[in-house]
Amino acid sequence: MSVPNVVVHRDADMLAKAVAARVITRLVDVQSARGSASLVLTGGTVGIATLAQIAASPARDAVDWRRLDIWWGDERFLPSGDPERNETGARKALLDHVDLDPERVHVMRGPGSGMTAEESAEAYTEELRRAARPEDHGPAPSFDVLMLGMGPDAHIASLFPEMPALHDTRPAVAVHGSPKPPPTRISLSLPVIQGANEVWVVAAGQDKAGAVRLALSDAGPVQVPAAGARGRRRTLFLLDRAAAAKIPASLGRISSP
Ligand SMILES: O=C(O)[C@H](O)[C@@H](O)[C@H](O)[C@H](O)COP(=O)(O)O
Repeated sequence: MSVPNVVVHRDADMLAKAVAARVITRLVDVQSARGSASLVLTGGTVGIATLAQIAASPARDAVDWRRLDIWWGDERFLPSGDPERNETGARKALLDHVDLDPERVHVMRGPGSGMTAEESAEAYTEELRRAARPEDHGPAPSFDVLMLGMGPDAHIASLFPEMPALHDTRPAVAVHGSPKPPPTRISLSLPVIQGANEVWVVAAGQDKAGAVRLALSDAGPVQVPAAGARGRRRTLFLLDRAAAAKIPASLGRISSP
């Protein structure tokens, strides 16, 4: 797993703009080399703000949206169209504004599908297995970019400290009793997150500063899930100054445009 690099931007708005530019550039590079690309979305305020900035970018359509696979790191187990679903936020911010291939938008099903949360997680696991290529060496694609928001408790996706899902090795898991509402969710598991080529943790605000410090330490991922947010080839912590305020100077590896 790759050692995290930290990039700090002046505030949450500039962070979202900079991450949007980074997503576009990375997807264009991958598509030019391989023809298609895969992007894992996150919920949360910064995650959705980043999608809105991608939609607003003059460079947006440099991405070949028809040859992009969209996945989610987690989803709230709510009916399709519910405003609290990460999918709803993503569609409003970006997906409804670009020409995606609907077959390549991989949604985590909600209760309206007739599935329980466990069945929805199993269905997503199967979808991940079907998409995995031999070179991925695992039960899920090695996503080109996997974006993660992070909570003040250092949760990532819907993997919360000390909860059973952190010990689950199935590719997608059902989460019950989430401390962040709503209580029932679907989440990628840590092994699938760590199987991504690049993992980008995007966080803003002083309430995240303590979690960022722990996430960049040698803490264990059961107590500090964000400490397990590491990609195969690259790990980025993309922060605003407030979220970076408690990073020890000894850490180095910090660029601050
Ligand atoms: O479903 C969710 O809520 C997200 O996937 C979750 O992991 C989120 O990214 C973090 O809680 C950060 O959220 P904020 O950026 O809003 O603090």
